[in-house]
Amino acid sequence: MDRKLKVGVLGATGMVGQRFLSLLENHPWYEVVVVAASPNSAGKRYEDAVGGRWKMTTPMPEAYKDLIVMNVNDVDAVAKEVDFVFSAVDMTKDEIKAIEEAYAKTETPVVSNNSAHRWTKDVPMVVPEINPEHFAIIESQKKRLGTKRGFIAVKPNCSIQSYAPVLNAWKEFEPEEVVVTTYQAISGAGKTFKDWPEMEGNIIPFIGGEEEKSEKEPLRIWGHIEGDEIVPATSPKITCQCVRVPVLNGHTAAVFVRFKNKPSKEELIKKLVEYKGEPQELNLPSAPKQFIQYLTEDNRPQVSLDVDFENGMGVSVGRLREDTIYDYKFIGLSHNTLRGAAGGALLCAEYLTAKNFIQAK
Ligand SMILES: N[C@@H](CC=O)C(=O)O
Repeated sequence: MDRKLKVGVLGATGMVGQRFLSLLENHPWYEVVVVAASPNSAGKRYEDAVGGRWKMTTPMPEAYKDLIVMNVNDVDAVAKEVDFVFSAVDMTKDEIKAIEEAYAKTETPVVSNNSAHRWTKDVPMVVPEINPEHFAIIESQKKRLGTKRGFIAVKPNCSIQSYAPVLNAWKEFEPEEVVVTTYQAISGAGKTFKDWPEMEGNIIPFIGGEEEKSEKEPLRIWGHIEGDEIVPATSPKITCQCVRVPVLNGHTAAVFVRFKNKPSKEELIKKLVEYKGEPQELNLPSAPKQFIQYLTEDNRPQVSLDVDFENGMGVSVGRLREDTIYDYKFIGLSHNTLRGAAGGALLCAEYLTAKNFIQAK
């Protein structure tokens, strides 16, 4: 690469936008040149636009404080400045669909954290260690959009990252039935305890739309390209309950699995710790060296000890044991705003850059 690629962050003042900026601060391939947000923030210094709403535990990087926030709706003006954008815009689903497509049509690739396009037939939804081959559908999408280099790619919901990679590592044993309960951190809702005090010492047994995403999105990830669309897999059957718990960062999943070909516990653990994907082979800047770790202690994984494994990009698994009704049960943990949100999107962008889907304009 002759120069760093110029990046815009759409929705830069929100929690995921802040996470993108923190991850991009010293990125070897990318340089943030545009922060864009709603018309209310447009025209202000980034630091002033965020005000007291900086939610990261590390300070706001100096390099961003004086950037003047652009209006995210000024698509052509933003697009002129950047090679590609990350999207974390906070709008209605229809508005997100429209604005992400508008950016793509300016020949600006969009790597999105949003759910709006996750079921658009020719938009790839990718965990780079699982289904990078789905990025090939971008060629069909470009034809539909009439673009040469503009497209949209998305990452899946944060809730699935604590169990979908695990089930993928066990694919050859053919998981048939999966029962999941997720215990989801408040940052998944863009909140801290300061702005959601009711969550202290509390559990809320409902997260809007989350159970459907948790049951269906893994099947799209395990799907295949047929013509100009991604056709979801039909197996395993997944049922899920999603619960909000008083944790700042880290989504935990308690999972039961029945296999078509029941393996031994040793075989399952071996598959987890040996799991490598293309991001590891390509040595992408944000790829964890070890994607999945298996912890043998009975009281692991724990959010406070394990959520930052591999800079929040790895998945921690423990308590794998035989079950009396299903074949096995286990606990998985992943960082919801790193692997599950901005970090997952960043890894998608790095893969797309390494494979020349994203280039300097
Ligand atoms: N919807 C999730 C966030 C994941 O992307 C949550 O509320 O935790």
